[in-house]
Amino acid sequence: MLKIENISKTYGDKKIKAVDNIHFEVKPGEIFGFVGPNGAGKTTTIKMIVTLLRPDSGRILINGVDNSQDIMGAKQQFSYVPDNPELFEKIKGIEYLNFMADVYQVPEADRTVRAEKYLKIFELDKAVGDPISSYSHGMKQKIALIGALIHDPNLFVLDEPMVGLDPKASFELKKIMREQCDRGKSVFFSTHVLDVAEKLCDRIAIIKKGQIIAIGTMDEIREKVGSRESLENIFLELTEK
Ligand SMILES: Nc1ncnc2c1ncn2[C@@H]1O[C@H](COP(=O)(O)OP(=O)(O)OP(=O)(O)O)[C@@H](O)[C@H]1O
Repeated sequence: MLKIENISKTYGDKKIKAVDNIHFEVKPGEIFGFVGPNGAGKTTTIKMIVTLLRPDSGRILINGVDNSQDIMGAKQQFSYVPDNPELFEKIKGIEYLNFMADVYQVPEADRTVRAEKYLKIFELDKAVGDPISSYSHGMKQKIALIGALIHDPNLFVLDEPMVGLDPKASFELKKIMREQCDRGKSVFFSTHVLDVAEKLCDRIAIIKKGQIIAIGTMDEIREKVGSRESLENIFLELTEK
């Protein structure tokens, strides 16, 4: 579903690579967690996946589509929710959802079913007629998530999705992530909440200073480092070396 092939990225004339020759794959039906210390290269990688940044080298395939050769084709395959979504504040929630559905040419019946389902799950059904400027931070995040789900993407890319969500919304989002994957879709997300990553993800990659230092299922990572510890302990051990 997502193939990252030896990508690197250096910003401006900085000598240090923000992302340094990483390669990995996210398979269909997989929830893949991307963890690493501050400044490790998570957001840079995500921005390259969602075509907001171009890698200096390497390539990214999304459901077989090279995202630098066919940007529009690649964009049809995924949805992206950044850690701090910037939305059109003046429009209403429902207008935003219709806008997103129009962009992805989602048929009327499908958009209605999906919008109703997710608005109910995230308890936004009463506020959807209000302008986004009146929403709290968490409500804005929820409407961005619903907007991202409206075209039923094959790949759901999320940067720090749990931040700002209340416990119920966070629980519902995790359920949605699993549901998507049960239908053969994939989820790729970054997080600092290692407990969530350990419980939720099928596979995890740990990135440090732009390089992947561990990857696999929790069992594979534990085997590689020769430890029975939690992801948190393994993470601290690997990243503080
Ligand atoms: N626009 C930019 N210009 C210059 N350097 C940048 C830019 N964005 C990121 N960097 C640098 O690239 C490196 C990776 O940053 P990135 O934002 O990808 O890390 P991250 O893993 O997402 O961190 P965090 O957990 O703090 O969000 C850091 O050294 C950072 O200073």
